[in-house]
Amino acid sequence: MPRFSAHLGYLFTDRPLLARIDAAAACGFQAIEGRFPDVPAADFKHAVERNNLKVLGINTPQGGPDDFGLGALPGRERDWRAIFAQTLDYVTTVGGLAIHCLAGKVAPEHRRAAETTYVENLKWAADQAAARNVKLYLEPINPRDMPNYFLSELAHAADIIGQVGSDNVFIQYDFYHMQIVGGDLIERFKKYQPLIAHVQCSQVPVRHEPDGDGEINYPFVFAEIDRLGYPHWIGAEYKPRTATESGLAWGAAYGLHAPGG
Ligand SMILES: O=C(O)[C@@H](O)C(=O)CO
Ligand SMILES: [Mg+2]
Repeated sequence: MPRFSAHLGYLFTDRPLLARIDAAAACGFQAIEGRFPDVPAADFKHAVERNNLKVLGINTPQGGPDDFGLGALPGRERDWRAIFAQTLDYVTTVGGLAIHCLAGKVAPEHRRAAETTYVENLKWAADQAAARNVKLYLEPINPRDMPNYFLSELAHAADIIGQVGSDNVFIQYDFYHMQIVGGDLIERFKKYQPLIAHVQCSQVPVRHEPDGDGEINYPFVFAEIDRLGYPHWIGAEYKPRTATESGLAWGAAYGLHAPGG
């Protein structure tokens, strides 16, 4: 049976972060994930515990306003280590499972250097994280939404993981990005399944609820990955059409509902 986690960077965004945690639990989510939190870790942990939720992945901070992560940025290695250490401390304090290592945006002429930087940064980070029982996730992000983002291809993510050579680095397979960059969602999922430790969902072309209004047949996708033995969570990472609570019909079969429903 598919299990869903609420991505707090996308859902319940009409309220502050700690109230989003309460709202996710009230709607039947049993886990949360998201961007680097803007609240102290102790407060986050308290909100999670009072709601009996699991914490899955948290992103490394984005860096400066023009960055989308620092993981692959040549010359920013010290900054990367600092934000990674900060994220690892936060994740371990709140009992989280993983860190999504944002790669950052890289101009075409710097991609070769960026590859080396990303691999070396991840080698260092994978050791740090493994020592504290935290996994690392890499997520290919489509270049239509995020031009110049270093990691947009699934095969590239798998290749980077091979170069890092750690058994603590995995793919975060977001069906939204995967549909835009290549489609063939289930065959590619099967091919890379041993490396996939988390998936995320939203509709295409508009990134809204994973319901019937779009290119992806989610009831089929959810049933199929379940049939294939995918044992991990599915992150609900979409932009609700209106209030998050009034758009949960897609999740009724999986225990999601409006508060009190
Ligand atoms: O799909 C996405 O954009 C994300 O999963 C993410 O973590 C970047 O914020
Ligand atoms: Mg995603």
